[in-house]
Amino acid sequence: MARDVVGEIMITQEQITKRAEELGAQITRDYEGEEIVLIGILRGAVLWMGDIMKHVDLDMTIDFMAVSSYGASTKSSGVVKIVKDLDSDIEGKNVIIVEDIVDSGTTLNYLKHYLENRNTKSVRICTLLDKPSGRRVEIEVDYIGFEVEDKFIVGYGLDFDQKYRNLPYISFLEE
Ligand SMILES: O=P(O)(O)OC[C@H]1O[C@H](OP(=O)(O)OP(=O)(O)O)[C@H](O)[C@@H]1O
Ligand code: HPA
Repeated sequence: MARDVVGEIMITQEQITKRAEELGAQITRDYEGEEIVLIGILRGAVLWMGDIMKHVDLDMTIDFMAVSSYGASTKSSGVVKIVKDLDSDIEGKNVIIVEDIVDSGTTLNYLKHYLENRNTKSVRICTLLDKPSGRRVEIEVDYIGFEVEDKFIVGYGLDFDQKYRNLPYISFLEE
């Protein structure tokens, strides 16, 4: 089997840090006087969640879900599996889902409905990356770090077959 080859750096750690500051400040303004729950989606959002939460100056709590639909492939299986559900009760709460990437939109579409069905006050989405060229399901994304082109992205939490999550920048797999 050919070795995976990681391309050049597309987005640096410094750019991500700066963008997290901007979006954290925007979230702080948008929810002034309200409480929020940030829900990080494991495993991909682990670094981005840490960046965003540092810059939200509100009464807030955090929780995590783990979902999976890609396995060892660069194509979504189309079936979203909940691997770990929430530990806390989110009824009546303002929820922000924190994700690493919106690609086909399947995962976020599923998760947004899933969380709205728990009688939340509001559900919004904050993603590090948006890949509009991959979209198969329409989904409104409220806070976007960066838009990326039609490549399979790795690094800063994003994996291929569970590898490359530790790269401290955003890159892509060469075809
Ligand atoms: O818009 P979509 O096409 O649904 O793709 C986005 C989802 O795919 C990845 O998750 P994955 O299933 O690979 O799990 P992971 O977070 O553990 O890497 C990513 O973290 C998003 O959750
Ligand atoms: O481009 C991607 N890279 C890693 N994981 C992903 N999950 C959906 N799209 C991607």
